[in-house]
Amino acid sequence: MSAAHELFRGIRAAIIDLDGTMLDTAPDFLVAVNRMRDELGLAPVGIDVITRFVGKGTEHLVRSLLSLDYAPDELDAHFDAALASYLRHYREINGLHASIYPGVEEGLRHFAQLGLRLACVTNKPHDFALPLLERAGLRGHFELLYGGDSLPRKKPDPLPLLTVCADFDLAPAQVVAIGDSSNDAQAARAAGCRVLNVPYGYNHGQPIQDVDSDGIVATLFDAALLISAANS
Ligand SMILES: O=C(O)COP(=O)(O)O
Ligand SMILES: [Mg+2]
Repeated sequence: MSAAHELFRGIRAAIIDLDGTMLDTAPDFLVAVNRMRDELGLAPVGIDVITRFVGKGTEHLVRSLLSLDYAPDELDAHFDAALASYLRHYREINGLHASIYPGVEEGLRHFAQLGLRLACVTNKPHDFALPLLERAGLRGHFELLYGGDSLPRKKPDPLPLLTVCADFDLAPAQVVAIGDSSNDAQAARAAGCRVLNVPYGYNHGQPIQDVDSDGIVATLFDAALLISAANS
C-alpha cells in the first residue's frame, strides 16, 4: 500500500464543503452581489472577482467587495447597508443559478456504501445552506450540517471540524475533510483531520496545487474510490 493510501486507512467519516465543492454557486453570487452593488450605486463586478472572495463567509465577501470601491476608513460606514442588501438578494435567488458538479451524487452514494458518516461544513450561513442542499436534493445524504454562523468560529478555524469529530465520536485522524480551498485544508490540518482538495472550485483565485493537503481528487467520486482502495 502506498504512503497516500496509508493516510486514508481507517477513515470513518467525511466532512464535505459546499460552495465550490458540491455546488457551483458562483452564478448565484454573481446575481446577488451585483443587485447589492446596483442598490448601493456601485458598478457591477465579474464572476472572477467574486469567486476570489467566496469561501470565508458572508461578512468577508461583503467587506472584500466594498474594499474595491472604498478606502478602509470609509468602508465601515457602508457595511451594514451592504450586508443587509446582499442577504436579501441572496435569499431571493439562492440556488436558482447554481449547479451540481460532476461526481457529487455518485461520490456521496459511494461514501454511504463504504459505511462512512457524512457531514457538510460550509462557511455559508446555515439558513442559506439548508434550503440550497434541499433544492439540490443533497440534504438527505448528510447526518450533520454546520453553516458559517452555526458555531463561534468558522473555517479555517478547526472548531467546526472538531465539533463534527466529537458529534460522531471519532478521532480527527478517522475523518477526512474534502473541499475546494486552502480554507478547508487549513481547518483540517489544524484539527488533525485528513484532507483532500478538488481542483474545480474557487480556492480564492489561487492554484489548488499550492495548497498543503493530502491530495487532489478530480471529483468526490474519485475521493470515495481512493478511500475504498485504502481500506480494501
Ligand atoms: O464563504 C461562503 O459563503 C461559503 O464557502 P464554503 O461553502 O466553501 O465554505
Ligand atoms: Mg468551498
